[in-house]
Amino acid sequence: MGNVTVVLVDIGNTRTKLAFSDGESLLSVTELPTGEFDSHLLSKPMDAWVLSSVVPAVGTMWTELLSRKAPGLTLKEVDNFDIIFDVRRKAEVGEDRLADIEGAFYLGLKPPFITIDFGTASVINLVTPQHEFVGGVIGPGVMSSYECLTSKAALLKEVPLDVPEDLIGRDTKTNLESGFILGFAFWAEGFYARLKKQYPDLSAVLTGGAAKIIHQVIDFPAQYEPHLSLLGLLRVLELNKHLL
Ligand SMILES: Nc1ncnc2c1ncn2[C@@H]1O[C@H](COP(=O)(O)OP(=O)(O)O)[C@@H](O)[C@H]1O
Ligand SMILES: CC(C)(COP(=O)(O)O)[C@@H](O)C(=O)NCCC(=O)O
Ligand SMILES: [K+]
Repeated sequence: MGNVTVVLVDIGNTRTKLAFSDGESLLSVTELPTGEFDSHLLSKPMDAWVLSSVVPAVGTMWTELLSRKAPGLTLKEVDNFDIIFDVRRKAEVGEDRLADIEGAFYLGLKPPFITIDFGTASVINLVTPQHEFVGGVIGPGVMSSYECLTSKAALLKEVPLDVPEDLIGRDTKTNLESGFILGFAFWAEGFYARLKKQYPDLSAVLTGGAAKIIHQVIDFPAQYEPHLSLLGLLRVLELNKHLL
């Protein structure tokens, strides 16, 4: 596009990711807790925006604010994707999942591939060699389940988790690191291994808040891209410019 300012917003259940872009790449990225808003964020002039949200009330608030500034697209209303939908109920699919998939196309991944997002939930999307999005996996989020456990177990305190040095923990902290960091890596490895039998050329990309740690211990070839969903919104813009 060149010489334009595009604002990209991905509203997840925990964090809202916001980027300024020239329509081709990300120029700056900020994050804030979902539900919070800082009017300074949208004080700069913009030419267009693209928004995905899995928190309807917050999505509506941002859409109203952004609409006052420039024309834009929400993932709900766009019609061009790199995928053919082969899911039972397209309207049910979280917009952030579509953003992740389009992010993989932005990066140049060739189907078959999976995207793995360790956000509030742990989510896998599968795109087949025929470019069909057939669905995926929604499971417990790394930190969501960790917070749940530490709130239910009297002796477990919520300590920060690091990459464990060993498979088997030797104290409470390292036991928890095995369970949550390695455990979720094994979760991803299990799905990857089974899908790879069906799709020998399968590739994978990891994203989401907890992927920053988990990607370090994953034992299959997977790219790590912290801004996958925002890159996906750029790809969505590219495919749907005619709607602006
Ligand atoms: N800097 C961080 N350190 C540790 N955990 C983080 C950090 N940032 C995010 N997380 C964890 O990652 C999750 C949020 O990741 P994110 O991918 O933004 O989720 P969502 O898209 O669902 O809002 C939360 O569970 C949070 O605890
Ligand atoms: C699965 C999700 C909760 C993931 O949300 P996130 O962890 O990114 O906040 C979200 O994509 C969602 O609410 N999806 C709707 C159900 C579906 O995708 O089938
Ligand atoms: K997300």
